[in-house]
Amino acid sequence: MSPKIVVLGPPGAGKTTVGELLASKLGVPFRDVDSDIVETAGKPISDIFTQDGEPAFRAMEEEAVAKGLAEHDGVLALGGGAVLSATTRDNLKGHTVAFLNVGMAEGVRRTGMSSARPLLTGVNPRSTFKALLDARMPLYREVATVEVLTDALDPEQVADTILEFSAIKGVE
Ligand SMILES: Nc1ncnc2c1ncn2[C@@H]1O[C@H](COP(=O)(O)OP(=O)(O)OP(=O)(O)O)[C@@H](O)[C@H]1O
Ligand SMILES: O=C(O)C1=C[C@@H](O)[C@@H](O)[C@H](O)C1
Ligand SMILES: [Mg+2]
Repeated sequence: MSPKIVVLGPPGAGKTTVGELLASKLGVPFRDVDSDIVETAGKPISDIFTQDGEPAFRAMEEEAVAKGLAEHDGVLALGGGAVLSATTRDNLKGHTVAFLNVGMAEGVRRTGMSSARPLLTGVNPRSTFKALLDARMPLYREVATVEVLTDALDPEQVADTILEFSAIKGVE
């Protein structure tokens, strides 16, 4: 058992929105690793960051991604920072992985200043987002089998582009 498509990218790239669309187009279930972590921890991600710290969150995330890759056979969305783990990058080898890219201006616009995104709540979300993009871009590209720049596309167009380039078939 293995996901048909793994979706990843920075916050606001549209992983949840496009992931759900892809799943419905393919007729398969959608699973979001961020939601799995919240369920396992029994508290929101922002609380995990403030109460347990980012390293504890990353350890939970690594485990949750491995579990999702092993158990789920639909569309699996990863958290924005999941690729920071070398183990996760290794685990992604052989999978169809869609990197949803988004530029700084559009990414900041989409994410707003929600406290649900603990890494983007600092004094300057624009420079934080830019630093995060710069640091992670090579990691997203290392694992991606298809990359879509989403800035000027609606979620439907992003999903169709991924399907077109990945030659993935729905459930027969
Ligand atoms: N291609 C798009 N065009 C315009 N708006 C979009 C697009 N994709 C997503 N959005 C909007 O951007 C916001 C963030 O989308 P979404 O929650 O799917 O991103 P995400 O990558 O899952 O973020 P996170 O990393 O925080 O989970 C939502 O309001 C969504 O409707
Ligand atoms: O970009 C990140 O590092 C994160 C993105 C979210 O999906 C969550 O996984 C968490 O808020 C961390
Ligand atoms: Mg999401």
